[in-house]
Amino acid sequence: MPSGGSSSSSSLTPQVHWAQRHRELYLRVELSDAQDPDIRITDNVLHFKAQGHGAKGDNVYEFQIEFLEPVKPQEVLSVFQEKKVQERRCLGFNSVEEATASPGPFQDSSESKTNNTHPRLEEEERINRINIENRIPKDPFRHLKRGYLFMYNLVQFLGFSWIFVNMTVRLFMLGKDSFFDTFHATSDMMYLCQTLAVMEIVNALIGLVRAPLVPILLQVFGRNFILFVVLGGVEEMQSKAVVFFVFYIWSLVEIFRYPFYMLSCLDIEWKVLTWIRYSIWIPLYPLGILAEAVTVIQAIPVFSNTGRFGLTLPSPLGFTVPFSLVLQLYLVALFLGPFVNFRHLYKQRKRHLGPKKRKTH
Ligand SMILES: CCCCCCCCCCCCC[C@@H](O)CC(=O)SCCNC(=O)CCNC(=O)[C@H](O)C(C)(C)COP(=O)(O)OP(=O)(O)OC[C@H]1O[C@@H](n2cnc3c(N)ncnc32)[C@H](O)[C@@H]1OP(=O)(O)O
Repeated sequence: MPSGGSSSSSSLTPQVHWAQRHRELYLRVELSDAQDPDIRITDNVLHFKAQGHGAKGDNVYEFQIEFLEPVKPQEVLSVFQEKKVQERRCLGFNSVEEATASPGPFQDSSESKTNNTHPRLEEEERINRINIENRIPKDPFRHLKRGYLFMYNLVQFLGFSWIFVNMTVRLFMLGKDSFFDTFHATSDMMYLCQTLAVMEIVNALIGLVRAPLVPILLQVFGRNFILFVVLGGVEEMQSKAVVFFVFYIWSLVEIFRYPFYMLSCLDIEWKVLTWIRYSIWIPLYPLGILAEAVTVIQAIPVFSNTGRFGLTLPSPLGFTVPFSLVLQLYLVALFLGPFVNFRHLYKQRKRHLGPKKRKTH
């Protein structure tokens, strides 16, 4: 590890950025138009001297850095580069402590010009990435957080897969008859999954995931209103065929969304899955809204007849607000609310599937 640097009185010290990852050291010297830089390693000290344009104009710039760990000069791998940064050229190189790379002097800038630009660009990106990584303080709980998120996503994936497979098998075995007892066959698992889904609000609230709160609130409360109140509240609603479509669409979306999150917890991206996660909502969201709207429309007369969940206001008002009125208002919200989520999912789709922006210096 470098311990610091010094320079002779006649020369200036350039700005030097330092980064380290495992056995690799990266040094970036803020100097443009450097003429014949003299770079040597003697007695475990790196000597740098060059005429160039630095923070104090055209001058001779010089520094030495002593490595705390032994570095054998002949085993120091040098990648000496020129980099255009905002129309100024900077010098950068890396070294490997105790490396087994073949011996060789530092390449000078003219040599590096003849190199294929791709490895150089890659190397620059790597240095930048490491610089950024080194500046961001590491969260000591990140493994715990990821572990929790992974487990949460796994449980949801298994739950929704169970619902989806159960419904598919029953559809093949019973045909259309399976539509009418979907609720009885799968509601326990759906209750469990949708109760757990409340954790998605908590996750966003405590900053465990970088997701805006409003779409999640609409999603979780919207679904849970249908499941726990509209379907769970009156038995008559539970044997409607529309339940099949609502549950099938919900579970179909989730068997792709949760594995996508599981992989993202492991920093793995599977392009096909990313594409499905950010595309499947395009046909399924409108279909899901339609199925939920049909459910609410069918529920209005049922709740009117039973008077269930009617809210009697205290005197002097003293009248009862029928739940069917709440359902009618919900129907309006059901056509407005999804636009927030469409917009959010469309933006996320563009971010994940759109053309990648390259940083230009
Ligand atoms: C308050 C009362 C309101 C009552 C009013 C009711 C109005 C009703 C209107 C709405 C009704 C909704 C009806 C709904 O039931 C319809 C259907 O579901 S139909 C079926 C189709 N549906 C879908 O396709 C939606 C599926 N659901 C979602 O996509 C999410 O729930 C949604 C909130 C819409 C979006 O999710 P999110 O905001 O999390 O976006 P991302 O997935 O892109 O995630 C953002 C970043 O966070 C990371 N993340 C998120 N969650 C996790 C996790 N569990 N584990 C790990 N990482 C997670 C994710 O990776 C993203 O990171 P990055 O951007 O860095 O990639």
